[in-house]
Amino acid sequence: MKRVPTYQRIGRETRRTTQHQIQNENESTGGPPQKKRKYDGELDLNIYDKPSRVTDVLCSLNGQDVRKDKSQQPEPNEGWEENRMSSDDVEALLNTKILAKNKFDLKGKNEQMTEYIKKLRACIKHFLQVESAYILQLEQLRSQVSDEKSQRATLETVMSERNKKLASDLSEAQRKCTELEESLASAQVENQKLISTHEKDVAGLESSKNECEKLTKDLQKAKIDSKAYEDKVKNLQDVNKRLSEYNTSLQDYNSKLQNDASAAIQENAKTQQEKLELLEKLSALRGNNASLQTQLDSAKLTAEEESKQKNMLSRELERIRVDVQKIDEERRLWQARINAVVEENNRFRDFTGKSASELEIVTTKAVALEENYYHQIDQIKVLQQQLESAKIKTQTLELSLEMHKKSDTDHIVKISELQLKLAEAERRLNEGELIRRKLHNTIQELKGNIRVFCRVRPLLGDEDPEHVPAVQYPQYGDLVGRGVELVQTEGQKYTFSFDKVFGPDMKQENVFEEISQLVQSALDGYKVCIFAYGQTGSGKTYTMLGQPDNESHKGLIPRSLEQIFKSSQILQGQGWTFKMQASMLEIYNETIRDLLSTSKSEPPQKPDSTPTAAKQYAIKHDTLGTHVSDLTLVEVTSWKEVSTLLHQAAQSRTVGRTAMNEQSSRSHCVFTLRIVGTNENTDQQVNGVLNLVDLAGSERLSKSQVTGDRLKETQAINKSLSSLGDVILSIANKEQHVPYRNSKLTYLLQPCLGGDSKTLMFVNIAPDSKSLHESLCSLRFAAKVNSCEIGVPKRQAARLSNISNNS
Ligand SMILES: Nc1ncnc2c1ncn2[C@@H]1O[C@H](COP(=O)(O)OP(=O)(O)OP(=O)(O)O)[C@@H](O)[C@H]1O
Repeated sequence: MKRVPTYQRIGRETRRTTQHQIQNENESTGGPPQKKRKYDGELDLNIYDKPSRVTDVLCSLNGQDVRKDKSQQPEPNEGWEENRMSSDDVEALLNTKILAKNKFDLKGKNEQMTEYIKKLRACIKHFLQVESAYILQLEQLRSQVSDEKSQRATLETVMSERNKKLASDLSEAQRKCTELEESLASAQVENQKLISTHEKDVAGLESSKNECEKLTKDLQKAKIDSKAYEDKVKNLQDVNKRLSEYNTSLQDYNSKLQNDASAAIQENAKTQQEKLELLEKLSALRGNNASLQTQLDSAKLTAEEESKQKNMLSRELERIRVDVQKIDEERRLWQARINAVVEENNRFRDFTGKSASELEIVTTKAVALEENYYHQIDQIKVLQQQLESAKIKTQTLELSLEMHKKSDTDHIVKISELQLKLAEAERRLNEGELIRRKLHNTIQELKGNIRVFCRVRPLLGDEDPEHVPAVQYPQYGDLVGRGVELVQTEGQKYTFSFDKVFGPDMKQENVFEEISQLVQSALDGYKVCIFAYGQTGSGKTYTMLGQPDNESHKGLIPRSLEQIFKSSQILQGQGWTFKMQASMLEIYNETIRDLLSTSKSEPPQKPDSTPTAAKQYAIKHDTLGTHVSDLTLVEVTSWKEVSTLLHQAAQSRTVGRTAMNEQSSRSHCVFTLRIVGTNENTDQQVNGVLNLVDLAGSERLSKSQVTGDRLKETQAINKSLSSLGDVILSIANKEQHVPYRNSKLTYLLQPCLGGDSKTLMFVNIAPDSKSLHESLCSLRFAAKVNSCEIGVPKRQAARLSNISNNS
């Protein structure tokens, strides 16, 4: 079946319906169709209100000339809206009668019919245009409807949200309302009470009036008293004036003291200079002394030699003397014999009884004896001469020995004099150093600065000695012992000065000597904080902890605790008793871990573990110090107990290996000792705290070559250290807001960084030029820390009686 286009169908149906209607109407009314009747299929729009082209056509059909000028009429496809047809027009067109002059005027009829058909076609075309316009409108309306629907949906969601909000507001308002009702009820009760009080007050007022009269009299008296008081006030004002004058004089005195302090510093510098000179003199004297000593030694040797010779000569002399005595005796014997022979000879001569030959023999014998005698006399003479010369030699030797002995004693006297002078100079120097240190400490305490010590570690075994000369130390002037210089390969030099600089040869015990006074003040009731900062592998853990069981390598923590326990025992003799509690925690990846916890629910953290997996510790600050909730506090009474705790903590601490350090601390470690000291004799109580902090090492990611978990760890370390930097910068710049809460580390250390504690920072440096960049960053940071002014250190001390009364 052939489909008919919609508009054609509509046209036909319209026509059919219209004809059918007309028919019906004709049938029902029996007359011609009503001109105003509305066409069934048409939309009730006002498009029919204006005269249309069809109207014109119809008018012309009916012989009316509506539009004389045909050119004014619109084209068939244009302006149809302006030429809308009303239903009356259509009906008129449909009811048009073909009028013929007569029955046989077919031509005329035909012409009229042709005209009529043309008009009908124009009419149909017009309606087709209307229809397409309607379809267009319908499409527009549909899109409008869908737009409206989407708008409505959004509106509905907005409305539902508003409804929800309104509902919550309503419930809030209802809650407030109930609260208000409750407060109203309580206010009413209060009101009742007030009314009853008011009644009582009225009664009281009566009595007050009476009282008032009495008081008026008292007032008179009081006025008189007041006058007396005014006089007193005047007196007090005078006293006050005098006190303020006294205060100004005290201020003057203070500034004088400050001047004295600076003079003392200058004096100290002079003393240092003197010390240098004395040391130079001393070394010269020592050289002199050494040459004198060698001279003395050689003189002693010569003297010894000479005394040996003297002894030998004395022995020789003795022997010669014995020989001479022997010879003398022999000589006397021979003399006696000769005398006897001569007597016999004389007797013989007298008696001539002997023969001539016998006489001859006796005479030769006598001659030989005589020769022998003379020979021996000659020998004795030679020996006596020898003895004489030996005696002279001995005397000269004794003389020279005496001289040497004299010069020796002179030298000994000179040396002992010099040694005395040296000891005196050293004593003065030590005294000067002590005064300098005391003054420096006082100035620092008055300034409220964070003190900074710099420590440069020695070159390690695996480090290239060619990279050494990155760090140098000033040899002359003010900065000796306080300055450090970083030298770049291009020769550029960066000089920094701190409160103290320790070179690589400085031993652990020498470093501790410098901080022992600071540690001691924790026992006096001060908050003390010592922390170590520096790049990874620069010696922070070595400085803070070292090897606790090795006498020469143990660090500041073991040494401080040993001193605290020793001093507390000494103070017991003065009536003090101390209670000490130790705690130790680490901050790893922004999570606090209790290092002394014995529970198994404290496993070492991994960088990717969520903080909820670990126990949550909250940090709180109050007047008594910093508290970390649920942290294990262990009461300790001896160094041995603390040593056990340190071992336990070392087992739990998070360490790892990086490219820069074999045993790198991957967390910030905080050891805290709380000290409560009481002295019943002096009615005193002190509360001291000692915080010893080993920070995790800063490192450049590119240099440390870490990945994965270690990378996250390093990022967390660097982030918290940069928060520390921000805090230091804000304090140094005296900014209103200091971002302590940006990291756990800075929030925990808040009282030490911006409070009233005595704070000391160690900046640790590696000596090789490969670490120069890191060392420069660390030293710059340390210089900033050194310039930070925190509060003046405050001693936490109170009267015991007040505390027990309050409790
Ligand atoms: N003054 C020193 N004398 C001798 N050895 C030292 C000294 N300082 C550091 N060392 C050695 O250097 C190495 C690195 O030191 P340490 O572990 O203390 O560095 P660190 O700054 O704590 O590193 P990290 O931040 O990675 O934990 C260790 O082997 C340590 O014994």
